[in-house]
Amino acid sequence: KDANATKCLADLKPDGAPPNNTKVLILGGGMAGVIAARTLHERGIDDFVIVEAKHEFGGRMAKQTFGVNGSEYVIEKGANWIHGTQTDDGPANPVWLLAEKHNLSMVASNLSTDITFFDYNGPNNYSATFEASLAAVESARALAGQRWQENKTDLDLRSAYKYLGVAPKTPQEEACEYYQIDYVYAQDASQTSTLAAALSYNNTYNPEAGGYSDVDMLSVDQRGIACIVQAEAATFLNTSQVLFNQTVKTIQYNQNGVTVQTTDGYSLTADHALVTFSAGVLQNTDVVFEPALPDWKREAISSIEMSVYTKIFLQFKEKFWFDTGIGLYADQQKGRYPVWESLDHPCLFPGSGIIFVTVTGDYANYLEQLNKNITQVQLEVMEVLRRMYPGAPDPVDIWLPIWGRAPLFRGSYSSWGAPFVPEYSYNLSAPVNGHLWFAGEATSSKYFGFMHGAYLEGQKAATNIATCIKNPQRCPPTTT
Ligand SMILES: Cc1cc2nc3c(=O)[nH]c(=O)nc-3n(C[C@H](O)[C@H](O)[C@H](O)COP(=O)(O)OP(=O)(O)OC[C@H]3O[C@@H](n4cnc5c(N)ncnc54)[C@H](O)[C@@H]3O)c2cc1C
Repeated sequence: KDANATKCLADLKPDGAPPNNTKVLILGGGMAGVIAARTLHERGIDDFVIVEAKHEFGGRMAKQTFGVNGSEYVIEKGANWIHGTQTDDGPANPVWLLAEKHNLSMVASNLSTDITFFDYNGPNNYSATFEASLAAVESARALAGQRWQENKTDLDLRSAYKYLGVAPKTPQEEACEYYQIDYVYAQDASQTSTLAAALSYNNTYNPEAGGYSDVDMLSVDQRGIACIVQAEAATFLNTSQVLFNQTVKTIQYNQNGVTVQTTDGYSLTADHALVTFSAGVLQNTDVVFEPALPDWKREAISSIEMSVYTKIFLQFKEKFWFDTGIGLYADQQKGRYPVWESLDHPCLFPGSGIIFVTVTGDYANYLEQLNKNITQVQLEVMEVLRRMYPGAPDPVDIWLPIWGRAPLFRGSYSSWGAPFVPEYSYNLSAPVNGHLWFAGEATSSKYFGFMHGAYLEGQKAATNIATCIKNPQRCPPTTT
């Protein structure tokens, strides 16, 4: 393996003024942006610049050092699992291949069976209810597939469950449904498209339907999972191709090209720009397009959901909890600190005393409002943990990230609601005016929400841009 590729390139600093008048500006240096750059390079186009607001590559692949002095660990505040590897000679998840290439430390985790069950009275083994909830999702997916073939409208998962007679009624059933739906799509069943649940299952997890595999690999690499894009960037980029710490505020486009203004006053021109900002950023006013994007594009951007998924990390002097990877907690209020994951596990960070709990959707939004008041968050979280373990001590450290209100993300990842028709997905990725291109996890109709969705979309957009640069007759129309 390339020796250069085993180190992380976290601090690629620009040397001098940014080059101007490039062929391509790649806006955003997450998975989609870096893979787009590599794809251009592979096609012989090196006249590009990546413009990134942060000081390093990775975007929503982002690490955090957590823990008290002397017991610190690198944890992942964003993406942590590589969902799907490879089955026999079938297609391989490209992110898994990238992780292998850069020697990422990963552990296979079993998210479906390695669970201890709790409710508000303490331990309570409702694994049979859990099995039933797995069957309910299967039925809903089958229903979606059947309705799709019959040209019927999509249903949200709540309606599908009611229709199938499997809607949850008890707190335990609700916790199981949460684990199958909210914990994956970061939104409630009533907000989630049944068709999308079927699509992501068929294309991502089910090898028989062309997916990768049902194996989930958890990164435990102390360089952070973003290392795989940083190390990949180090294999082909030079410093003049990167502009870190520059936040794009305006994107002007016309039939000749694109001009991008940053908050530091840089004005960069190019023949093409590839926008890889999250759907949440595009839904807000942080970046202004001049002229405004056409109606079909704005409708698609506005129609996708940008959900919030928040992990709250706690460190204790020592572990006192379950030995499985996951503890599922059923509260009387659905979504209240339901999924607990132990990092103090023989395969992960033994002796770390770290556990984290995930909240999503409205609950995550509520917590973001509380963030300034970490004492209140701790009180709430510990109230639940003490229902699971009466007498549990206070943590020595607690931390949670902000995603929904973070100006560079405006949410954790995208998801489809029932009104989101697949044509919107096509419109999300479609270029505007022949010079403005779009890629990122949200533009993927198969793998939206995932790192591999971002990877494949970055690759696809850059392939199309390279084709256009080399064969202008194959460029998209210069109309909006
Ligand atoms: C909490 C959480 C958990 C997740 N868990 C998983 C998981 O386990 N597995 C999985 O596969 N996926 C997971 N994901 C999703 C995964 O992280 C994303 O799908 C993927 O990383 C998106 O890559 P991207 O390139 O499309 O976007 P981004 O990573 O958002 O990249 C866009 C880049 O643009 C930059 N940017 C934004 N605005 C501007 C601006 N105005 N000017 C300049 N730069 C700007 C950002 O800083 C960012 O670097 C998770 C995400 C989160 C937040």
